[in-house]
Amino acid sequence: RQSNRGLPPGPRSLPLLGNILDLGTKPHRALTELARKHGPVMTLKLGAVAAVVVSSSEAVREVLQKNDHILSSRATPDVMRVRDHYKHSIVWLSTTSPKSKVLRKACSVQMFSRQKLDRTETLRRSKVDELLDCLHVSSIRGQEVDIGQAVFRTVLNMISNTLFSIDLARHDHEDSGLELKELLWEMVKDVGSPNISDFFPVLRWIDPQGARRRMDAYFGKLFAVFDRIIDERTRFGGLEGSRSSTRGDDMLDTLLDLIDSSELSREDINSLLLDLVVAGVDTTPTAVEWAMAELLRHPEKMAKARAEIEQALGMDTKVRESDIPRLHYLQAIVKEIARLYSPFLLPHKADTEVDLCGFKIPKNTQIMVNMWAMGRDSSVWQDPDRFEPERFLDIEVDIRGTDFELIPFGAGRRTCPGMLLGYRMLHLILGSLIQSFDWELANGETPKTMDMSEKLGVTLNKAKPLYVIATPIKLQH
Ligand code: HEM
Repeated sequence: RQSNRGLPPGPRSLPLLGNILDLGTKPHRALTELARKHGPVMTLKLGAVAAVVVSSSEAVREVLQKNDHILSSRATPDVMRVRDHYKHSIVWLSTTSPKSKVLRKACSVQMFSRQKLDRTETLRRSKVDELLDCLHVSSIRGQEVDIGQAVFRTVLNMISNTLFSIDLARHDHEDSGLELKELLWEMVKDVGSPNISDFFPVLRWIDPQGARRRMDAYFGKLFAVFDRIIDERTRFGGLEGSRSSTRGDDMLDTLLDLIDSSELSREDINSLLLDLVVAGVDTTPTAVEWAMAELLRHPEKMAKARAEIEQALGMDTKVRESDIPRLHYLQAIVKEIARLYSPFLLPHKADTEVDLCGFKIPKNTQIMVNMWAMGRDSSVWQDPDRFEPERFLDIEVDIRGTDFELIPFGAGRRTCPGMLLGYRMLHLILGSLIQSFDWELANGETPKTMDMSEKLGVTLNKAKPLYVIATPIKLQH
Protein backbone atom coordinates (compact mmCIF):
# COMPACT_ATOMS: atom_id res chain seq x y z
CA ARG A 1 0.00 0.00 0.00
CA GLN A 2 1.24 3.50 -0.85
CA SER A 3 1.85 5.57 2.27
CA ASN A 4 0.11 8.93 2.26
CA ARG A 5 2.82 9.98 4.72
CA GLY A 6 0.36 11.76 7.03
CA LEU A 7 -0.39 11.06 10.67
CA PRO A 8 -3.52 8.99 11.31
CA PRO A 9 -6.63 11.05 12.01
CA GLY A 10 -7.83 11.56 15.56
CA PRO A 11 -10.05 13.60 17.84
CA ARG A 12 -9.32 17.29 18.32
CA SER A 13 -6.89 17.82 21.18
CA LEU A 14 -6.72 20.51 23.85
CA PRO A 15 -3.58 22.61 24.30
CA LEU A 16 -1.19 20.95 26.74
CA LEU A 17 -3.57 18.18 27.87
CA GLY A 18 -4.19 16.87 24.38
CA ASN A 19 -6.76 14.05 24.58
CA ILE A 20 -6.16 13.00 28.18
CA LEU A 21 -9.69 13.94 29.19
CA ASP A 22 -11.08 11.83 26.34
CA LEU A 23 -9.85 8.68 28.13
CA GLY A 24 -12.43 9.06 30.90
CA THR A 25 -12.73 6.38 33.56
CA LYS A 26 -13.14 3.53 31.09
CA PRO A 27 -10.52 4.16 28.40
CA HIS A 28 -11.29 0.86 26.58
CA ARG A 29 -14.88 2.02 25.97
CA ALA A 30 -14.06 5.69 25.33
CA LEU A 31 -11.42 4.80 22.73
CA THR A 32 -13.76 2.29 21.08
CA GLU A 33 -16.30 5.08 20.60
CA LEU A 34 -13.68 7.47 19.26
CA ALA A 35 -12.34 4.85 16.84
CA ARG A 36 -15.84 4.43 15.41
CA LYS A 37 -15.64 8.08 14.39
CA HIS A 38 -11.97 8.43 13.48
CA GLY A 39 -11.03 4.99 12.24
CA PRO A 40 -9.08 1.88 13.29
CA VAL A 41 -5.74 3.70 13.28
CA MET A 42 -6.21 6.84 15.33
CA THR A 43 -3.82 9.47 16.65
CA LEU A 44 -4.06 10.65 20.24
CA LYS A 45 -2.02 13.22 22.03
CA LEU A 46 -1.66 12.33 25.69
CA GLY A 47 0.05 15.37 27.16
CA ALA A 48 3.56 15.28 25.73
CA VAL A 49 3.19 11.73 24.45
CA ALA A 50 2.15 10.78 20.93
CA ALA A 51 0.00 7.66 20.81
CA VAL A 52 -1.75 5.67 18.13
CA VAL A 53 -4.74 3.51 18.98
CA VAL A 54 -5.23 0.45 16.81
CA SER A 55 -8.72 -1.09 16.75
CA SER A 56 -9.14 -3.49 13.83
CA SER A 57 -7.70 -6.89 12.98
CA GLU A 58 -6.19 -5.64 9.68
CA ALA A 59 -4.40 -2.80 11.45
CA VAL A 60 -3.30 -5.10 14.30
CA ARG A 61 -1.81 -7.50 11.77
CA GLU A 62 0.34 -4.62 10.50
CA VAL A 63 1.45 -3.88 14.08
CA LEU A 64 2.14 -7.41 15.32
CA GLN A 65 3.15 -9.17 12.12
CA LYS A 66 4.34 -6.87 9.34
CA ASN A 67 6.05 -4.30 11.59
CA ASP A 68 6.57 -6.44 14.68
CA HIS A 69 10.36 -5.91 14.56
CA ILE A 70 9.89 -2.13 14.81
CA LEU A 71 6.92 -2.06 17.16
CA SER A 72 7.78 -4.58 19.85
CA SER A 73 9.54 -2.23 22.27
CA ARG A 74 7.63 -1.03 25.26
CA ALA A 75 6.80 2.44 26.48
CA THR A 76 7.82 2.12 30.15
CA PRO A 77 5.24 3.41 32.61
CA ASP A 78 6.79 5.64 35.26
CA VAL A 79 5.70 3.26 38.02
CA MET A 80 7.93 0.56 36.54
CA ARG A 81 11.01 2.71 37.23
CA VAL A 82 10.62 1.81 40.89
CA ARG A 83 13.71 -0.08 42.11
CA ASP A 84 14.89 -0.03 38.46
CA HIS A 85 12.38 -2.79 37.74
CA TYR A 86 12.27 -1.95 34.03
CA LYS A 87 15.99 -2.70 33.74
CA HIS A 88 15.48 -6.27 34.99
CA SER A 89 12.02 -7.13 33.76
CA ILE A 90 11.05 -9.51 30.96
CA VAL A 91 7.94 -7.35 30.47
CA TRP A 92 9.67 -4.00 30.04
CA LEU A 93 13.12 -4.84 28.62
CA SER A 94 13.52 -4.76 24.85
CA THR A 95 13.12 -8.26 23.39
CA THR A 96 16.55 -7.88 21.81
CA SER A 97 18.45 -7.18 25.03
CA PRO A 98 20.76 -10.02 26.10
CA LYS A 99 19.23 -10.16 29.58
CA SER A 100 15.75 -10.48 28.16
CA LYS A 101 16.94 -13.44 26.09
CA VAL A 102 18.31 -15.24 29.18
CA LEU A 103 15.04 -14.60 31.06
CA ARG A 104 12.90 -15.78 28.17
CA LYS A 105 14.92 -18.92 27.71
CA ALA A 106 14.71 -19.79 31.41
CA CYS A 107 10.94 -19.31 31.30
CA SER A 108 10.34 -21.24 28.14
CA VAL A 109 12.56 -24.19 29.07
CA GLN A 110 11.76 -24.46 32.76
CA MET A 111 8.14 -23.37 32.93
CA PHE A 112 6.28 -23.07 29.66
CA SER A 113 7.59 -25.72 27.27
CA ARG A 114 5.09 -28.42 26.31
CA GLN A 115 7.19 -31.11 28.01
CA LYS A 116 7.45 -29.11 31.20
CA LEU A 117 3.73 -28.37 31.19
CA ASP A 118 2.95 -32.05 30.65
CA ARG A 119 5.17 -32.92 33.60
CA THR A 120 3.52 -30.36 35.90
CA GLU A 121 -0.03 -31.27 34.91
CA THR A 122 -0.64 -33.45 37.98
CA LEU A 123 0.39 -30.57 40.20
CA ARG A 124 -2.27 -28.33 38.64
CA ARG A 125 -4.89 -31.07 38.81
CA SER A 126 -4.15 -31.53 42.53
CA LYS A 127 -4.61 -27.78 43.08
CA VAL A 128 -7.98 -27.99 41.32
CA ASP A 129 -8.93 -30.90 43.60
CA GLU A 130 -8.14 -28.70 46.60
CA LEU A 131 -10.38 -26.01 45.16
CA LEU A 132 -13.22 -28.50 44.68
CA ASP A 133 -12.74 -29.79 48.24
CA CYS A 134 -12.95 -26.27 49.60
CA LEU A 135 -16.13 -25.64 47.58
CA HIS A 136 -17.58 -28.87 48.99
CA VAL A 137 -16.93 -27.64 52.51
CA SER A 138 -18.58 -24.28 51.77
CA SER A 139 -21.52 -26.13 50.30
CA ILE A 140 -21.96 -28.32 53.39
CA ARG A 141 -21.79 -25.22 55.57
CA GLY A 142 -24.31 -23.46 53.31
CA GLN A 143 -21.78 -20.70 52.67
CA GLU A 144 -21.68 -18.49 49.62
CA VAL A 145 -18.34 -18.27 47.83
CA ASP A 146 -16.49 -15.41 46.17
CA ILE A 147 -15.55 -17.54 43.19
CA GLY A 148 -12.95 -15.10 41.81
CA GLN A 149 -11.15 -15.18 45.16
CA ALA A 150 -11.29 -18.98 45.41
CA VAL A 151 -9.90 -19.39 41.88
CA PHE A 152 -7.29 -16.74 42.63
CA ARG A 153 -5.96 -18.92 45.48
CA THR A 154 -5.87 -21.93 43.18
CA VAL A 155 -3.97 -20.15 40.41
CA LEU A 156 -1.61 -18.50 42.88
CA ASN A 157 -0.72 -21.94 44.24
CA MET A 158 -0.31 -23.39 40.77
CA ILE A 159 2.14 -20.61 39.92
CA SER A 160 3.93 -20.53 43.29
CA ASN A 161 4.45 -24.29 43.19
CA THR A 162 5.85 -24.10 39.68
CA LEU A 163 8.16 -21.29 40.75
CA PHE A 164 9.32 -22.45 44.16
CA SER A 165 7.43 -25.59 45.19
CA ILE A 166 5.31 -24.02 47.90
CA ASP A 167 1.71 -22.86 48.35
CA LEU A 168 1.39 -19.12 48.82
CA ALA A 169 -2.33 -19.37 49.61
CA ARG A 170 -4.33 -21.62 51.89
CA HIS A 171 -7.79 -22.87 51.01
CA ASP A 172 -8.80 -23.68 54.56
CA HIS A 173 -8.51 -20.03 55.39
CA GLU A 174 -11.18 -17.84 53.74
CA ASP A 175 -9.03 -14.73 53.72
CA SER A 176 -5.82 -16.45 52.72
CA GLY A 177 -4.37 -14.70 49.74
CA LEU A 178 -6.84 -11.86 50.05
CA GLU A 179 -4.21 -9.37 51.11
CA LEU A 180 -1.99 -10.49 48.25
CA LYS A 181 -4.91 -10.29 45.84
CA GLU A 182 -5.66 -6.76 46.95
CA LEU A 183 -2.02 -5.81 46.73
CA LEU A 184 -1.77 -7.22 43.20
CA TRP A 185 -4.99 -5.47 42.21
CA GLU A 186 -3.66 -2.12 43.48
CA MET A 187 -0.46 -2.78 41.54
CA VAL A 188 -2.07 -3.56 38.22
CA LYS A 189 -4.50 -0.70 38.68
CA ASP A 190 -1.55 1.67 38.96
CA VAL A 191 0.05 0.12 35.87
CA GLY A 192 -3.20 0.28 33.90
CA SER A 193 -4.47 3.71 35.00
CA PRO A 194 -3.54 6.96 33.30
CA ASN A 195 -0.67 8.60 35.18
CA ILE A 196 0.21 12.29 34.74
CA SER A 197 3.92 11.38 35.06
CA ASP A 198 3.66 9.33 31.87
CA PHE A 199 1.98 12.13 29.95
CA PHE A 200 4.31 14.85 31.23
CA PRO A 201 7.72 13.27 31.90
CA VAL A 202 9.01 16.61 33.27
CA LEU A 203 6.70 16.06 36.24
CA ARG A 204 8.09 12.64 37.05
CA TRP A 205 10.28 13.82 39.86
CA ILE A 206 7.30 15.03 41.92
CA ASP A 207 5.26 11.86 41.26
CA PRO A 208 2.03 13.94 41.28
CA GLN A 209 -0.39 11.02 41.83
CA GLY A 210 1.87 9.24 44.29
CA ALA A 211 1.78 6.16 42.06
CA ARG A 212 5.50 5.50 42.20
CA ARG A 213 5.50 5.79 45.98
CA ARG A 214 2.67 3.26 46.23
CA MET A 215 4.37 0.91 43.78
CA ASP A 216 7.55 1.02 45.83
CA ALA A 217 5.60 -0.21 48.86
CA TYR A 218 3.96 -3.05 46.85
CA PHE A 219 7.33 -4.11 45.46
CA GLY A 220 8.78 -4.05 48.97
CA LYS A 221 6.11 -6.44 50.24
CA LEU A 222 6.47 -8.88 47.35
CA PHE A 223 10.25 -8.81 47.39
CA ALA A 224 10.18 -9.55 51.13
CA VAL A 225 8.18 -12.73 50.38
CA PHE A 226 10.63 -13.78 47.65
CA ASP A 227 13.65 -12.95 49.81
CA ARG A 228 12.39 -15.24 52.55
CA ILE A 229 11.88 -18.08 50.09
CA ILE A 230 15.24 -17.60 48.40
CA ASP A 231 17.09 -17.31 51.70
CA GLU A 232 15.48 -20.52 52.87
CA ARG A 233 16.59 -22.28 49.69
CA THR A 234 20.13 -20.95 49.82
CA ARG A 235 20.58 -21.27 53.57
CA PHE A 236 24.05 -22.48 54.42
CA GLY A 237 23.84 -26.18 55.10
CA GLY A 238 27.28 -26.47 56.72
CA LEU A 239 29.19 -25.67 53.58
CA GLU A 240 29.19 -21.95 52.91
CA GLY A 241 27.25 -21.11 49.81
CA SER A 242 25.88 -24.57 49.22
CA ARG A 243 22.21 -24.91 48.42
CA SER A 244 20.02 -26.31 51.22
CA SER A 245 18.53 -29.74 50.84
CA THR A 246 15.17 -28.22 49.88
CA ARG A 247 16.08 -28.19 46.20
CA GLY A 248 12.84 -28.39 44.33
CA ASP A 249 13.90 -28.90 40.71
CA ASP A 250 11.69 -25.92 40.06
CA MET A 251 12.02 -22.52 38.43
CA LEU A 252 13.84 -21.10 41.44
CA ASP A 253 16.57 -23.73 41.19
CA THR A 254 17.09 -22.91 37.53
CA LEU A 255 17.28 -19.22 38.38
CA LEU A 256 19.75 -19.78 41.21
CA ASP A 257 21.93 -21.75 38.80
CA LEU A 258 21.87 -18.72 36.52
CA ILE A 259 23.10 -16.57 39.41
CA ASP A 260 25.89 -19.07 40.04
CA SER A 261 26.94 -18.77 36.40
CA SER A 262 26.67 -14.95 36.62
CA GLU A 263 24.06 -14.79 33.87
CA LEU A 264 21.50 -13.21 36.19
CA SER A 265 21.60 -11.13 39.36
CA ARG A 266 19.46 -11.40 42.47
CA GLU A 267 17.61 -8.24 41.32
CA ASP A 268 16.85 -9.91 37.97
CA ILE A 269 15.37 -12.88 39.79
CA ASN A 270 13.22 -10.82 42.12
CA SER A 271 11.89 -8.88 39.13
CA LEU A 272 11.17 -12.05 37.17
CA LEU A 273 9.37 -13.72 40.06
CA LEU A 274 7.31 -10.57 40.51
CA ASP A 275 6.43 -10.42 36.81
CA LEU A 276 5.43 -14.08 36.68
CA VAL A 277 3.32 -13.96 39.83
CA VAL A 278 1.57 -10.75 38.82
CA ALA A 279 1.01 -11.70 35.17
CA GLY A 280 0.03 -15.23 36.11
CA VAL A 281 -2.58 -14.44 38.73
CA ASP A 282 -4.03 -11.26 37.26
CA THR A 283 -5.30 -13.02 34.16
CA THR A 284 -6.66 -16.54 34.60
CA PRO A 285 -8.86 -15.98 37.71
CA THR A 286 -10.40 -12.91 36.08
CA ALA A 287 -11.30 -14.88 32.97
CA VAL A 288 -12.80 -17.74 35.04
CA GLU A 289 -14.89 -15.26 37.03
CA TRP A 290 -16.27 -13.64 33.86
CA ALA A 291 -17.00 -17.06 32.39
CA MET A 292 -18.88 -18.19 35.49
CA ALA A 293 -20.82 -14.92 35.55
CA GLU A 294 -21.86 -15.32 31.92
CA LEU A 295 -22.78 -18.97 32.42
CA LEU A 296 -24.89 -18.10 35.45
CA ARG A 297 -26.60 -15.44 33.37
CA HIS A 298 -27.23 -18.06 30.69
CA PRO A 299 -28.09 -21.31 32.53
CA GLU A 300 -28.89 -23.09 29.27
CA LYS A 301 -25.27 -22.59 28.17
CA MET A 302 -23.99 -23.85 31.52
CA ALA A 303 -26.13 -26.97 31.01
CA LYS A 304 -24.81 -27.37 27.47
CA ALA A 305 -21.21 -27.14 28.66
CA ARG A 306 -21.85 -29.74 31.36
CA ALA A 307 -23.56 -32.05 28.91
CA GLU A 308 -20.53 -31.89 26.63
CA ILE A 309 -18.18 -32.81 29.48
CA GLU A 310 -20.51 -35.58 30.64
CA GLN A 311 -20.71 -37.00 27.16
CA ALA A 312 -16.96 -36.82 26.56
CA LEU A 313 -15.80 -38.07 29.98
CA GLY A 314 -18.73 -39.39 31.96
CA MET A 315 -19.39 -37.96 35.40
CA ASP A 316 -16.79 -39.99 37.25
CA THR A 317 -13.75 -39.06 35.22
CA LYS A 318 -12.21 -35.78 36.14
CA VAL A 319 -11.42 -33.21 33.48
CA ARG A 320 -7.75 -33.21 32.53
CA GLU A 321 -5.75 -30.82 30.43
CA SER A 322 -5.35 -33.48 27.76
CA ASP A 323 -9.16 -33.48 27.34
CA ILE A 324 -9.27 -29.85 26.19
CA PRO A 325 -9.06 -30.61 22.43
CA ARG A 326 -12.25 -32.73 22.71
CA LEU A 327 -14.23 -30.12 24.65
CA HIS A 328 -15.25 -27.84 21.78
CA TYR A 329 -18.00 -25.98 23.60
CA LEU A 330 -15.74 -25.31 26.59
CA GLN A 331 -13.15 -23.90 24.19
CA ALA A 332 -15.86 -21.79 22.58
CA ILE A 333 -16.81 -20.34 25.99
CA VAL A 334 -13.19 -19.40 26.65
CA LYS A 335 -12.96 -17.71 23.25
CA GLU A 336 -16.18 -15.83 23.84
CA ILE A 337 -14.90 -14.57 27.20
CA ALA A 338 -11.65 -13.51 25.52
CA ARG A 339 -13.64 -11.65 22.85
CA LEU A 340 -15.87 -9.84 25.33
CA TYR A 341 -13.51 -9.05 28.18
CA SER A 342 -10.01 -8.37 26.82
CA PRO A 343 -8.96 -4.70 27.15
CA PHE A 344 -5.59 -3.45 25.80
CA LEU A 345 -2.34 -5.22 25.06
CA LEU A 346 0.49 -3.79 27.14
CA PRO A 347 1.76 -0.61 25.46
CA HIS A 348 4.12 -1.11 22.51
CA LYS A 349 6.40 1.61 21.11
CA ALA A 350 7.83 2.50 17.69
CA ASP A 351 11.66 2.15 17.61
CA THR A 352 11.87 4.09 14.35
CA GLU A 353 9.45 5.90 12.08
CA VAL A 354 7.16 3.35 10.46
CA ASP A 355 4.48 3.13 7.81
CA LEU A 356 1.27 1.71 9.28
CA CYS A 357 -1.75 1.15 7.03
CA GLY A 358 -0.53 4.02 4.84
CA PHE A 359 0.01 6.44 7.70
CA LYS A 360 3.28 7.80 8.98
CA ILE A 361 3.92 6.84 12.60
CA PRO A 362 6.80 8.84 14.11
CA LYS A 363 9.58 7.23 16.15
CA ASN A 364 8.71 6.74 19.87
CA THR A 365 4.95 6.79 19.26
CA GLN A 366 3.14 4.62 21.79
CA ILE A 367 0.95 1.96 20.21
CA MET A 368 -2.21 1.01 22.09
CA VAL A 369 -3.94 -2.09 20.75
CA ASN A 370 -7.59 -1.95 21.82
CA MET A 371 -8.79 -5.56 21.95
CA TRP A 372 -12.08 -4.39 23.46
CA ALA A 373 -12.85 -2.45 20.27
CA MET A 374 -11.86 -5.43 18.12
CA GLY A 375 -14.06 -7.81 20.11
CA ARG A 376 -17.07 -5.51 19.82
CA ASP A 377 -16.63 -4.72 16.10
CA SER A 378 -20.00 -5.40 14.49
CA SER A 379 -18.44 -5.75 11.03
CA VAL A 380 -16.61 -8.84 12.31
CA TRP A 381 -18.94 -10.22 14.99
CA GLN A 382 -22.67 -10.52 14.65
CA ASP A 383 -24.53 -9.05 17.62
CA PRO A 384 -21.18 -8.34 19.30
CA ASP A 385 -22.43 -7.51 22.81
CA ARG A 386 -24.17 -10.87 23.16
CA PHE A 387 -22.57 -13.81 24.98
CA GLU A 388 -22.83 -16.46 22.29
CA PRO A 389 -20.11 -19.15 22.46
CA GLU A 390 -21.92 -20.96 19.62
CA ARG A 391 -20.47 -18.43 17.18
CA PHE A 392 -17.13 -20.21 17.54
CA LEU A 393 -18.44 -23.69 16.82
CA ASP A 394 -18.66 -23.18 13.07
CA ILE A 395 -15.56 -21.11 12.52
CA GLU A 396 -11.93 -21.89 13.16
CA VAL A 397 -10.46 -19.14 15.34
CA ASP A 398 -7.21 -19.86 17.15
CA ILE A 399 -6.70 -17.51 20.11
CA ARG A 400 -3.00 -18.27 20.34
CA GLY A 401 -1.85 -15.43 18.12
CA THR A 402 -2.48 -16.56 14.57
CA ASP A 403 -5.98 -15.19 13.93
CA PHE A 404 -5.82 -11.46 14.35
CA GLU A 405 -9.53 -10.98 15.06
CA LEU A 406 -8.98 -12.46 18.51
CA ILE A 407 -5.60 -12.09 20.21
CA PRO A 408 -6.13 -12.19 24.00
CA PHE A 409 -2.48 -13.25 24.43
CA GLY A 410 -1.11 -10.82 21.85
CA ALA A 411 0.90 -12.04 18.85
CA GLY A 412 4.43 -11.82 17.47
CA ARG A 413 7.54 -11.13 19.53
CA ARG A 414 5.61 -9.93 22.56
CA THR A 415 3.13 -12.80 22.66
CA CYS A 416 2.38 -13.77 26.24
CA PRO A 417 5.09 -16.29 27.25
CA GLY A 418 2.65 -17.86 29.74
CA MET A 419 0.05 -18.46 27.03
CA LEU A 420 0.06 -22.25 27.06
CA LEU A 421 0.01 -22.38 30.84
CA GLY A 422 -2.79 -19.80 31.01
CA TYR A 423 -4.73 -21.64 28.32
CA ARG A 424 -4.48 -24.96 30.16
CA MET A 425 -5.29 -23.53 33.61
CA LEU A 426 -8.29 -21.67 32.28
CA HIS A 427 -9.90 -24.69 30.62
CA LEU A 428 -8.99 -27.07 33.42
CA ILE A 429 -10.43 -24.90 36.18
CA LEU A 430 -13.55 -23.82 34.32
CA GLY A 431 -14.26 -27.34 33.05
CA SER A 432 -13.85 -28.76 36.56
CA LEU A 433 -16.18 -26.17 38.12
CA ILE A 434 -18.84 -26.86 35.51
CA GLN A 435 -18.46 -30.61 35.88
CA SER A 436 -18.55 -30.79 39.66
CA PHE A 437 -21.24 -28.44 40.92
CA ASP A 438 -24.62 -26.95 40.31
CA TRP A 439 -24.32 -23.21 40.60
CA GLU A 440 -26.67 -20.57 41.88
CA LEU A 441 -26.26 -16.86 42.36
CA ALA A 442 -26.03 -15.71 45.98
CA ASN A 443 -27.28 -12.55 47.69
CA GLY A 444 -30.61 -12.52 45.90
CA GLU A 445 -29.02 -11.78 42.52
CA THR A 446 -30.81 -13.15 39.47
CA PRO A 447 -29.56 -13.75 35.92
CA LYS A 448 -31.55 -10.72 34.79
CA THR A 449 -30.35 -8.31 37.49
CA MET A 450 -26.69 -9.31 37.68
CA ASP A 451 -24.24 -6.44 37.75
CA MET A 452 -21.79 -7.12 34.94
CA SER A 453 -19.89 -3.81 35.11
CA GLU A 454 -16.14 -3.84 34.75
CA LYS A 455 -13.11 -2.02 36.14
CA LEU A 456 -9.86 -1.65 34.23
CA GLY A 457 -6.47 -2.58 35.64
CA VAL A 458 -4.11 -4.25 33.18
CA THR A 459 -6.84 -6.83 32.64
CA LEU A 460 -10.54 -6.10 32.83
CA ASN A 461 -11.96 -7.15 36.18
CA LYS A 462 -15.51 -7.67 37.28
CA ALA A 463 -16.31 -4.58 39.38
CA LYS A 464 -18.53 -6.51 41.81
CA PRO A 465 -17.18 -9.89 42.91
CA LEU A 466 -19.33 -12.83 41.86
CA TYR A 467 -20.85 -14.62 44.88
CA VAL A 468 -22.18 -18.08 44.23
CA ILE A 469 -23.63 -21.08 46.01
CA ALA A 470 -22.22 -24.41 44.91
CA THR A 471 -24.08 -27.72 45.24
CA PRO A 472 -22.01 -30.83 44.54
CA ILE A 473 -23.58 -32.77 41.72
CA LYS A 474 -22.84 -36.21 43.13
CA LEU A 475 -24.64 -35.45 46.42
CA GLN A 476 -27.87 -35.02 44.53
CA HIS A 477 -28.05 -38.55 43.24
C1 HEM B 1 -5.60 -16.30 30.57
C2 HEM B 1 -4.35 -16.08 30.81
C3 HEM B 1 -3.46 -15.00 30.21
C4 HEM B 1 -3.76 -13.98 29.33
C5 HEM B 1 -5.11 -13.66 28.69
C6 HEM B 1 -2.53 -13.24 29.11
C7 HEM B 1 -2.42 -12.16 28.25
C8 HEM B 1 -1.25 -11.44 28.03
C9 HEM B 1 -1.13 -10.29 27.17
C10 HEM B 1 -2.25 -9.67 26.36
C11 HEM B 1 0.16 -9.87 27.21
C12 HEM B 1 0.75 -8.65 26.49
C13 HEM B 1 1.09 -8.92 25.05
C14 HEM B 1 1.57 -7.67 24.34
O1 HEM B 1 1.85 -6.66 24.98
O2 HEM B 1 1.66 -7.69 23.12
C15 HEM B 1 0.86 -10.75 28.12
C16 HEM B 1 2.20 -10.63 28.43
C17 HEM B 1 2.82 -11.39 29.37
N1 HEM B 1 2.29 -12.47 30.07
FE1 HEM B 1 0.42 -13.21 29.89
N2 HEM B 1 -1.53 -13.80 29.85
C18 HEM B 1 -2.06 -14.88 30.54
C19 HEM B 1 -1.38 -15.72 31.40
C20 HEM B 1 -0.06 -15.58 31.76
C21 HEM B 1 0.63 -16.45 32.69
C22 HEM B 1 0.01 -17.66 33.38
C23 HEM B 1 1.89 -15.96 32.80
C24 HEM B 1 3.06 -16.45 33.63
C25 HEM B 1 3.00 -17.20 34.68
C26 HEM B 1 2.00 -14.80 31.93
C27 HEM B 1 3.13 -14.02 31.78
C28 HEM B 1 3.25 -12.96 30.92
C29 HEM B 1 4.46 -12.15 30.77
C30 HEM B 1 5.79 -12.36 31.53
C31 HEM B 1 4.20 -11.18 29.79
C32 HEM B 1 5.15 -10.11 29.25
C33 HEM B 1 5.79 -10.58 27.96
C34 HEM B 1 6.57 -9.50 27.26
O3 HEM B 1 6.46 -8.34 27.57
O4 HEM B 1 7.33 -9.82 26.34
N3 HEM B 1 0.79 -14.60 31.33
N4 HEM B 1 -0.01 -11.71 28.60
